[in-house]
Amino acid sequence: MLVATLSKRLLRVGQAKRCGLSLRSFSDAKDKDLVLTSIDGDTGVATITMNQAPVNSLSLEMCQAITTAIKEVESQPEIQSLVLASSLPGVFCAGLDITELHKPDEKRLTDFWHSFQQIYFDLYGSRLATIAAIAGHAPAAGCMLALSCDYRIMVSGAGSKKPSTIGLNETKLGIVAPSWLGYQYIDTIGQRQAELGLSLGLLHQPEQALAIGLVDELVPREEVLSRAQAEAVKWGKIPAKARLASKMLARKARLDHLAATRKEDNDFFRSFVTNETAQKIIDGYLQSLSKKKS
Ligand SMILES: CCCCC/C=C\C/C=C\C/C=C/C(=O)SCCNC(=O)CCNC(=O)[C@H](O)C(C)(C)COP(=O)(O)OP(=O)(O)OC[C@H]1O[C@@H](n2cnc3c(N)ncnc32)[C@H](O)[C@@H]1OP(=O)(O)O
Repeated sequence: MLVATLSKRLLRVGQAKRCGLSLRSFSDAKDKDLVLTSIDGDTGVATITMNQAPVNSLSLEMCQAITTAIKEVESQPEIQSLVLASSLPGVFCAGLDITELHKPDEKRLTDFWHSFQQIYFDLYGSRLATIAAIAGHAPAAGCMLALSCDYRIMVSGAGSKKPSTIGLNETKLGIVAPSWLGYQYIDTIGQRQAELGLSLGLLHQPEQALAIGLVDELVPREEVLSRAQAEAVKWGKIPAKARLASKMLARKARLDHLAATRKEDNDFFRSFVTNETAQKIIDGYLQSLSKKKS
């Protein structure tokens, strides 16, 4: 049972209510669940675990499931902090589901990008303290999920033959990150490192990610989740209004900008992806991913 392994004392709806935590929708550990949400009854920390094998790529449904889970947790006034984690060994999130971009239906593509933007609003702008438990690869939009949290704990690369990586690798694929994602990067790691990272499409190993401030801590694999949950307890104890106002000092202008330009951003994305050249890139990239396997 996946959920049972997530924390010491996890609550189902009835139990949560008895403890004053009225989470309406609590996901049971069924393989079909794209995300699993749990609340530790001792600490009040919520954990949203991405659970879309093989790589937690962000399909339309996955984006919507993440947003729904965040909203469910946020609707519980007793809960102050949230951990974002993955159930998959070795992958936090592989970024956008590239099959969504391949020969797309325009309506679905529009909904898809809208749902990805929505995660930015819901996670980057969350009233909750948010901690990313990055126990695996986090390229591109996977990195965006981590950047949208308040604190990032990553699995250490020490002693690993194939360390996990994190970063915005879009240029390596011949594409450009949207400006709001680029600014998240600049705001987190500074202009120079972001310029280098974005221009070269760098995916950083954990020690390098720590050195440039892309993540805040490295811990051994088996400690990532428990350390993130402990950090969430700490953040949850900060007076909530003051913590949120401080977060918004840094983030509100960015959020407002995307809110004001959301449709243009979506139009641009759609016209970019449906362009013949982009379709060739996407086709080639999908093939390279499956060739890698064979
Ligand atoms: C490419 C053009 C995009 C155009 C978009 C335009 C504008 C938007 C710009 C920016 C916003 C963000 C963009 C993105 O997020 S693009 C996605 C970037 N992600 C990646 O480049 C990661 C690709 N994946 C990997 O590198 C590896 O899979 C991994 C995450 C390191 C894990 O490696 P592992 O060895 O564990 O797994 P496999 O490689 O064997 O993969 C297993 C299985 O999953 C499929 N897969 C992997 N990643 C994706 C994905 N992002 N989308 C869909 N499917 C994916 C892979 O093909 C395998 O499938 P199979 O059927 O062969 O088992």
